[in-house]
Amino acid sequence: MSAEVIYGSELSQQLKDEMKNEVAEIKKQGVTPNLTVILVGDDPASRSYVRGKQKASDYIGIESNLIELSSETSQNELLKLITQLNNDPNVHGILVQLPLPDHINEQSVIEAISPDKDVDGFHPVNIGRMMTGQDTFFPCTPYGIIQMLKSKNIPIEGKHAVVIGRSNIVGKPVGQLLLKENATVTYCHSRTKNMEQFIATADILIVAVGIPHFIDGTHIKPGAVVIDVGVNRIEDGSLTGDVEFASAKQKASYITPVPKGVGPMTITMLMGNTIKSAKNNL
Ligand SMILES: Nc1nc(=O)c2c([nH]1)NC[C@@H]1CN(c3ccc(C(=O)N[C@@H](CCC(=O)O)C(=O)O)cc3)C=[N+]21
Repeated sequence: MSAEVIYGSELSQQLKDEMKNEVAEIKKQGVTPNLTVILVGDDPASRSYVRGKQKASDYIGIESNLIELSSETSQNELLKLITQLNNDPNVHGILVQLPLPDHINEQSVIEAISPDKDVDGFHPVNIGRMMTGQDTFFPCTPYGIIQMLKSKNIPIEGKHAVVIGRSNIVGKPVGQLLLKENATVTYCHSRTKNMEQFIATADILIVAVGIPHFIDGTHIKPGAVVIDVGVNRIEDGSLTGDVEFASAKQKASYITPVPKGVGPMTITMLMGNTIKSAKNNL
């Protein structure tokens, strides 16, 4: 068997074209969706992701502001800026690019952003809303993964979804969204014993550990759907996933590539959340 590849880049393009029309309509009603991104320091990877977000915003017609701060910025200065943006009616989405320098407490920063402008979906209030089945901003990567599955009409209900990784931004929330879609969810992580036994029973396997080629095709259940969330920059400068693509593709029914897989969907869902926030202001 050789899996069908799910290109997040293609689905993203479709969704962005729909969003472009939606934004034009919103503008007619007098509101210009605005996403303000704060970048602290000059990490090249962060800079490249931020550029991707600006490019998507420009395409769709979302106004994007980039606020660049030096790596020496104090936590208090950053919190003050967030308060200003919370109170600015023209700003619909606030994104503080992670990771932050060590002297800044990420959780304090995340909690300072108004839940109504938290287009990343990282604020505990929004996570709580998601977990209790309310409508809210869903975290972009997990939400993008669900959209990718739905775009191929891949059944989720009653399936065994195995999530490898338990980060607050990907692993934990993607499990919640899969549960919402009525999957049976198992979380695996660095302390899991006999991980192979879980991989072997996964109908849907989500790999979000940040280790190049952490999984290969060996234990993957024939016909499984494999979603690779890894964005690992390797020595030669190229991007590679957490899954060894060639061998996994031989076992899976569907598989996502890196690049052009989950990454572009993350940005597209961020655009969707920004539009949603702007609509709340109509
Ligand atoms: N507050 C915050 N929100 C985030 O959503 C956030 C963040 N901080 N910090 C960093 C991570 C990482 N992230 C990616 C988004 C898009 C691609 C993406 O589009 N990747 C392309 C390739 C891009 C390239 O070649 O560099 C792809 O996979 O095809 C990757 C990674 C968002 N993040």
